[in-house]
Amino acid sequence: MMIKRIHCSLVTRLTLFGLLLILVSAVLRYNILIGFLEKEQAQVAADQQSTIASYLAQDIGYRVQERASYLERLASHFPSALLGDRAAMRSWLQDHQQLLPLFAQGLFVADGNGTIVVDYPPLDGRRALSLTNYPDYERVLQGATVLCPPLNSPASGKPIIAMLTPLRDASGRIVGVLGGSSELNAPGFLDHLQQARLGPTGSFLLVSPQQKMIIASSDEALVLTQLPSAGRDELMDQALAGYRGNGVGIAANGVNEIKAFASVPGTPWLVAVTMPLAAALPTVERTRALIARGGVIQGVMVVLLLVLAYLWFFRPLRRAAALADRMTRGELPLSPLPVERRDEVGHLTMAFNGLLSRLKLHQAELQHQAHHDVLTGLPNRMKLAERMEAALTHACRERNGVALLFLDLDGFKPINDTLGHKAGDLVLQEVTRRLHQVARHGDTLARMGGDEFVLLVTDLGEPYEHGAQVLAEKCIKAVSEPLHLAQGEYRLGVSVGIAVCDGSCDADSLLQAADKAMYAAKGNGRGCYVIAPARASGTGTDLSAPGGTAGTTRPAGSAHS
Ligand SMILES: Nc1nc2c(ncn2[C@@H]2O[C@H](COP(=O)(O)OP(=O)(O)OP(=O)(O)O)[C@@H](O)[C@H]2O)c(=O)[nH]1
Repeated sequence: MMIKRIHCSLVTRLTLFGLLLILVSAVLRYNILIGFLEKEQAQVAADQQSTIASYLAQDIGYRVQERASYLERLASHFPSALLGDRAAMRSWLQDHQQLLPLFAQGLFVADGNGTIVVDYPPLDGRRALSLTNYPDYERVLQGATVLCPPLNSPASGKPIIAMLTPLRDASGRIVGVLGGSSELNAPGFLDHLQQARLGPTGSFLLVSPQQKMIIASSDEALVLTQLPSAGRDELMDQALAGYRGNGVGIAANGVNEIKAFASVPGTPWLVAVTMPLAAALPTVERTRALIARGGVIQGVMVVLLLVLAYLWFFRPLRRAAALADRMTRGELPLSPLPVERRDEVGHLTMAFNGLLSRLKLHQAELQHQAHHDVLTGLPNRMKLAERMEAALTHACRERNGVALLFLDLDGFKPINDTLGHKAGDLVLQEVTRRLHQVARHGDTLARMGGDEFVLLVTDLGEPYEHGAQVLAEKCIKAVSEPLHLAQGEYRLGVSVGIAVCDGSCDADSLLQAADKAMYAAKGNGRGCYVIAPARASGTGTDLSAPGGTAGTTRPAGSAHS
């Protein structure tokens, strides 16, 4: 019962409705706001990454260019006379290396055949190496300064990069090669790239598009490794094909990343700055949590507010319902419900009260119809029974008498049959009016059905028969007065049976006695009254006992029309 009540309750429905509203609005807000924030923040992060990539590329370009220029300047100052003298060349290299150690692994000189003949600082395995294996060696012989592809040093085994520039004699003929090599992570070269961090998960890559190789990276493990094969990292593929800028794409490891690319000036390289999308959007994550938290708080608030609103707004309704329940159970009499406020609930209560008053009116009408005759409006047999009980009780208490006059019209049927039922009805109403005039205040005139009436007379003094006789005579006289109907003048009579009692008889016996006496009056020639022979003196006295053919019989004026 309780569960059903909660299930059907307005507050349950309102609460569920409120929660649904919050849920829908939270989902909408979540999608719209998060979508917007993701887009905006990703763009901001991508732009920032582009700036960083561009700065790094410029910086790396500058460092490479600085070394290339230095190497070219050295080459231009190299005394060609030293070429045959290895000790002098080493001394020359030492002086310049110590003066400006831009190449961390030192400087070296190769002869016209491309074989390294001297280096400083001396490195095991470097001398006697042939440069002719380098892909761009031919370009050096044509006069270009070349940035060699990075490789693991055959001498030290560390990732290095070398630069080569031609050495010329006084006539400008290329007679050798001056080179410098540096470890990639040497201080002042690309060490800053390897040490830099972009958040806990971001990374920097220096990429050689030709070799599809990572030259340097903030993740040391990636240095000199190959890029993922084509098709596994769409953005990187685009960058290798020449795209510079930024974007969001799925990396080879399946993570959605923001990537920004910038070309390193003076080199074929490019710098890539990458960061997982989720890590780049901390505000979005916080906003997600905020919306979820806000939704929960809103939900709790709405439930509380709805419960409070229910308690406050519907309190009069609950009171009214409780009162109506008690009225229905019969614990309270039917009465208007209190109207506490002029709101919708008040309106509903007023409407209920209006309905209630109409119901009571209708009930009263039904009650009246159940106890009264429709044609004459007189009390019917049922109502007479009630009045008789009351009259007998009253007579008992007041020690006075009650008389019952049973009246049956004489000659009504011919009028009814000849003039019609409608005229008969008018006659019955006229007879009612006349008998009413005869009856005293407090007496009850009832219609028993057909042309039978009963007059219940109370508060009779001794001898009771006397008062009843007087009334019977008045009734006979009143009924016998001419009836002026549309069809002409007619006359009726009435036969009256009288039964009296001191209040100790029962109502049925009194009625039966009067009825019997009325038949006696009919037998006596109609238009007269007969008093029932026995007079009640105790409960259950049979007033219609044998021997009562006729008590007192008196013709009362003309009885026939
Ligand atoms: N118009 C009309 N007639 C009714 C009504 N109720 C009964 N009657 C008629 O009243 C008549 C009563 O018949 P009786 O009592 O024999 O009439 P009567 O001519 O007075 O005869 P006695 O009583 O023997 O003197 C019948 O014809 C019924 O049809 C009514 O409500 N309206």
